[in-house]
Amino acid sequence: MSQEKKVLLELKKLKKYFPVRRGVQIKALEDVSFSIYEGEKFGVVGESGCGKSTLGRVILQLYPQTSGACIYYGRTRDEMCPRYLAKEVAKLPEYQKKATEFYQKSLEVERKAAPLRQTIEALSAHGTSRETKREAALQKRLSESEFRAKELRKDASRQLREGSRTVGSLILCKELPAIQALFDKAQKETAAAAAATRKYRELEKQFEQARVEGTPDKGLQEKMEKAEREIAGHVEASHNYRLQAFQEYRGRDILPITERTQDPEYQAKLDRNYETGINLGKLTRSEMREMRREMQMIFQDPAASLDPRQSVGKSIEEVYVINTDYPAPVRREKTMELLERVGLKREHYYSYPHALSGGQKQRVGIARAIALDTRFVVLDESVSALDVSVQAQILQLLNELSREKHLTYFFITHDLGVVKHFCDRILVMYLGNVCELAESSALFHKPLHPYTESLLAAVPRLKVGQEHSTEFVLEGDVPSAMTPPKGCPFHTRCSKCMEICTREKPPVVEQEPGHFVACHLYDKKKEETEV
Ligand SMILES: Nc1ncnc2c1ncn2[C@@H]1O[C@H](COP(=O)(O)OP(=O)(O)OP(=O)(O)O)[C@@H](O)[C@H]1O
Repeated sequence: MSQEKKVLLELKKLKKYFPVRRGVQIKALEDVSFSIYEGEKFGVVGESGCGKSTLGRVILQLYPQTSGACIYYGRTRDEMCPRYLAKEVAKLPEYQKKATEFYQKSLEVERKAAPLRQTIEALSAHGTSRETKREAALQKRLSESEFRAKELRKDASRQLREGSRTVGSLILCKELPAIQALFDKAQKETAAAAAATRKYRELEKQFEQARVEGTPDKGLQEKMEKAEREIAGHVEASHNYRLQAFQEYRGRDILPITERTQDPEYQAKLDRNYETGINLGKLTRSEMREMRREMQMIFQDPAASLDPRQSVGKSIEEVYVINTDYPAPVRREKTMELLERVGLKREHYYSYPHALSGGQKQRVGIARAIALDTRFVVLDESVSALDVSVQAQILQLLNELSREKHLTYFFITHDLGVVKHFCDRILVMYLGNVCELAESSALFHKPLHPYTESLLAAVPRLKVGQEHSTEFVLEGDVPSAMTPPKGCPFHTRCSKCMEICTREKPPVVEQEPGHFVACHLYDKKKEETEV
């Protein structure tokens, strides 16, 4: 099911370290990689401190990531005009040049090491004790050279990989200036699309004003449609310039930058690196502010996110004040409509937060989050503090809104009972790492990771409509995120711990279609089936 869906967000080796003091860091996220599909309800569970909230905040760029990438596909590069892209296009020759230099250096290191190898061979033929000693010393030098050559090649690959994010395998082409010129043209079209979008927003503002005043203007609607066509035209032109670059230059005049560059498989790999989405971590502050129209957050404690001195209406309207230049009557009417949409009354516009129940406050939080062109919402323990019956109503509202507006939810919770019924897929995290990721039914019926098994075992039987909490409590302490265990992060508490788990961190493997797990139990199985 998931494979056919469109990816909305792709996290690539996302790391987040919080510096505590000199030389000490909290490793809140470690190489977290997975994709979120458009329109899905994606749940995240794990014990307190495993990095759930940090992950939500890093995705929204409320915390800067330490490394890795978070790619958003809600808009494409052809639609947006992020500043980093022009810079990256300008940097392409530098990536190519540096990759060439690193590779040439690695060859030189190898050339210099060649006589060492011959001497070692000659010495090992004699085999006297003095010569064995010399041989060992030379062997050490040879290993050092080999290591250095390998590192230089990795550096060369890294440069090409960076370049490929912008132009795929075209980073290997001799005709880089012509390719850059086409990408610059594409960029100009995207800038024109952005200007047309501003024009569209201005018209939209006038249109909303007329609508609120009860004098809908047909002429304005036509102008808006025209502006929409203009935007689409520029986006298509931008796309076509990039397409032209690939059609004309892909696989043509490939430079022998490294030993792999002529290999079609390597070229295909570079093409796969090409990012059609937006790299959120590279956006400027104002670009990210613009993205917030689409990416929002709802917190656990709605009271804390509402100003007690501000009326409910004003606190929702604030979203329009900050993000739009709608005139006051338009802002007010849109707020009224939103209040109704989230199950409140128009009269609530004048209420103050203290006069609302927990569920009503959370409805205000939801109204704020969907006020703009929202597509992605992080819900951080957003229903955890509510009574079970109120929780069910809020979840129902979220369900309705997700269908109506095609929203994607990133649902963080302690409560397995809630994710089981509400979410399509669930990610289990442990100490900043991905443990397991699967569709909800698969995760509950056939958990693969011993940690997931313990989580499920620690929960009372899950029944629909249950009145008790389904939060889990697990035996033993979670290790410190400042000094996480070597090998598998869960090995210190795992009943199935093997020797390898204390040494090596297990990779995330797709054990069954769509069911991912990071555990050596499955690594081993894979090896066995391969033999
Ligand atoms: N702003 C911060 N500064 C320093 N450390 C932080 C910060 N925010 C989180 N951490 C640390 O990062 C780790 C992950 O915390 P995070 O709040 O993301 O976990 P969580 O799974 O959401 O926990 P909870 O369920 O209790 O909210 C923890 O060790 C936490 O102490």
